[in-house]
Amino acid sequence: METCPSEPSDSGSPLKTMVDTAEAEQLLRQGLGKRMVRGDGINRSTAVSGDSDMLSGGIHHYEQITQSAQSQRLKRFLTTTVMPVFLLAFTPNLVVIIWYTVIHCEGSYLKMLSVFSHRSILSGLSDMWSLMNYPSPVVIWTLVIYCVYALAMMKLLPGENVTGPVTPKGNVPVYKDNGFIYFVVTICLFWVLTICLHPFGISPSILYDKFDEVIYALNAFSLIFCAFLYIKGLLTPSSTDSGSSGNIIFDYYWGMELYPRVLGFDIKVFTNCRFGMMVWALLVCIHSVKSFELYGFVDSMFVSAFLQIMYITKFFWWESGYMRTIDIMLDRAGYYICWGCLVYVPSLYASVTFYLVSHPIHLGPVVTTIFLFLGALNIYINYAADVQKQEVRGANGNCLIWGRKPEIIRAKYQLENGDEKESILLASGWWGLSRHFHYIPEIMLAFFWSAPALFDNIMPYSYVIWLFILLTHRSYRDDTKCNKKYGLFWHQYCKKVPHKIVPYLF
Ligand SMILES: NC(=O)C1=CN([C@@H]2O[C@H](COP(=O)(O)OP(=O)(O)OC[C@H]3O[C@@H](n4cnc5c(N)ncnc54)[C@H](OP(=O)(O)O)[C@@H]3O)[C@@H](O)[C@H]2O)C=CC1
Ligand SMILES: CC(C)CCC[C@@H](C)[C@H]1CC[C@H]2C3=CC=C4C[C@@H](O)CC[C@]4(C)[C@H]3CC[C@]12C
Repeated sequence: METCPSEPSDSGSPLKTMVDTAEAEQLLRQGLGKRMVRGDGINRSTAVSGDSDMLSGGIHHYEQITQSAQSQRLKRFLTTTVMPVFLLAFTPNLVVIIWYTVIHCEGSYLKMLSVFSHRSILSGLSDMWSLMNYPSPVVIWTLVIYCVYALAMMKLLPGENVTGPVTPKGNVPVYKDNGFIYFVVTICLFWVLTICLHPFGISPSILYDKFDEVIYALNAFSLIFCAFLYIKGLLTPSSTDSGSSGNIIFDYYWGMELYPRVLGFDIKVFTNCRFGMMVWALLVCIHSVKSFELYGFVDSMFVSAFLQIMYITKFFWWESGYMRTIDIMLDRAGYYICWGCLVYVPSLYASVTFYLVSHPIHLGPVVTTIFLFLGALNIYINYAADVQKQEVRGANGNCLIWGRKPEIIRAKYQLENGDEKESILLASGWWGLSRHFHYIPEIMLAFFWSAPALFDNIMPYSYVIWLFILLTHRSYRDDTKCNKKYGLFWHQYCKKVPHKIVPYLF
């Protein structure tokens, strides 16, 4: 699940909040003392009993405050240490579990769980790991060559310079907007190479067969890479949007820098877009090739792959918009985002077509058409909502939303350095239905590319289930973030649009 223990969001590190708790406790003690002294002086002439009432009331109040400070400290400990430790220990195993379920348990989580029936969780997991092969040179070289290619293309491909949103420290990151062209070039190159190498018996489907090695290599690389990012953030941060929380575990998990750059390469553009999203698309193509090699054309694979590629194409088309989302504005470059995009996205996000390779299902033309239509419709709605927000802001509110003048709130907010800024909150169109209406089509579109696997197993719905949890949690996170940022203006928006995701319900 997505976690933001400290909501370091606008203020930066969780340290501030941890210190705040202690400071608040001290201030409250002082404040209480003052009130008691004042109470002494003021009430003496009016009510003698008032003093003792105040004293006992004060002590009671003080106990309550101490208790709440303690529970806050406990909560902070859970979210900044226990949760990260759990995720660091569990998530590398999770991707192995996914692989093991598909390859060794016919895609059944029930069969997979039987591994743990007569032994401890640790020995069950170690059995799964023992089935994984160490990365062979072909896998290592493929990954290295892909990374070098992706980095080179980041520099070489043309693209306008676009700016990200102003960061809490007042920095304005600049990105080269060449994601879409990179996506098109890479997909074309993939198919050209696949066709040209076919006569020599070389197929990209080798990466399906050796996916255990891929996971191994990605896990190992990412863990080291995140350590590198931690040290880099400590010694040579790229911008003032960085800092330590004082808790090394949390810093490793959450990251030190908002947008680190190494040799001029933006790390998040690389991990999230050029690696995570692109490798997801390539894996879908690889799974389709493998399925074709095994059975020829399979309509369920076609529906799932087509919808996923359509969704990823949309992502790259809108990449500069993505650079204005929570992942970029709020989440630092640590294990959560970097391991997530380097390992979790390739393993979980591409898991439906991974499953379909060993479960060829014939849907027939009617079901195929319905799934394709509904999936594409939801991709369109999700995209339309993302773009609507961007357009209103781009046009400074001078545009039409669903044929009408948009309802907007001009929300003022302050940067950490005290500078005042203004932003537009759209309260009509998709953004007038609920505050995150676009999460509904996001979940639905994922459902329609998973449903071709039909309903024999839960496994192909792992991504939909994950998305449901992630987006529900994200709707809270975003509310907290916007509340902190816009204060009363956000309240005004919430009054107009009272529901988080589902209109009239939630
Ligand atoms: N497949 C996946 O794993 C996931 C996919 N997604 C998808 O990514 C896309 C981006 O989602 P997400 O990152 O959650 O961000 P959102 O698109 O929900 O954007 C949130 C930000 O938009 C601004 N905002 C909020 N309300 C309004 C409004 N009414 N008018 C104008 N601006 C507003 C705020 O930023 P500001 O500070 O600029 O005001 C807020 O922080 C979506 O399509 C989502 O479905 C998201 C998460 C996971
Ligand atoms: C530590 C892990 C268990 C959690 C890792 C989570 C991340 C991999 C994901 C968290 C948010 C995800 C994304 C947000 C928005 C996106 C836009 C969408 O159009 C495409 C997908 C994505 C980039 C998506 C990718 C995975 C996350 C970063």
